[in-house]
Amino acid sequence: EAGSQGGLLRKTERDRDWARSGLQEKNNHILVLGLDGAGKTSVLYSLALNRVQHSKAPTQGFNEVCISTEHSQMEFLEIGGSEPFRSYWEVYVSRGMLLIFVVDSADHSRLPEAKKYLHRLIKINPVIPLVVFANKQDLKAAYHITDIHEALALSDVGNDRTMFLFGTQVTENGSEIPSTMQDAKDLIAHLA
Ligand SMILES: Nc1nc2c(ncn2[C@@H]2O[C@H](COP(=O)(O)OP(=O)(O)OP(=O)(O)O)[C@@H](O)[C@H]2O)c(=O)[nH]1
Ligand SMILES: [Mg+2]
Repeated sequence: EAGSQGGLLRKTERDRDWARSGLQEKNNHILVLGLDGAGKTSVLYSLALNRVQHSKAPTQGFNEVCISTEHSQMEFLEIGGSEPFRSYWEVYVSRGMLLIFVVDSADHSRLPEAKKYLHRLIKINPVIPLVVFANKQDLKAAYHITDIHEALALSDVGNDRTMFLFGTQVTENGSEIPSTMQDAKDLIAHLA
């Protein structure tokens, strides 16, 4: 199966020294953004390992993850979703090659806030392809992806932009990732 040899090659979290790290100059990143607690790190680790892997702590700054598949090597850059880190989103979105935006599908009250940030981001970069993960689909309260599509006003994202929406879930540690997440990974490898 393609990609099953993929692994987590590198992970770095930075806060104060980010400016010196060279991260800033790169323009080949697959950006992983979204509000705190949406599940960005958990999804990213699970995609890297092809096994469910929950994050153990909120991302304090940047989290760079390299995922290799048979055919490609992808560099993902998550930026923490807590308030102090959101100002960096805009800096990085202007030169990212792909934007993965993760939302907590069960966190109804914060969907308007997520929508606001998403639309701000795509306005800054009018061409960046967008992949939305409607995460936490395992929770009873989770909105179905059609409701997430509506709540995030994804029909306004633009006719010329490539846009995909996936329902994702990070459940029992160690279990196999659901097929939609494998599909999403294949698609990302194709787009990147
Ligand atoms: N039930 C459920 N819990 C999830 C899912 N994805 C993540 N979580 C949990 O949600 C919490 C936040 O997950 P993280 O992956 O740390 O979220 P994040 O978006 O990286 O958050 P920041 O780094 O703070 O921006 C953790 O307790 C995860 O275990 C999911 O699909 N379902
Ligand atoms: Mg995180």
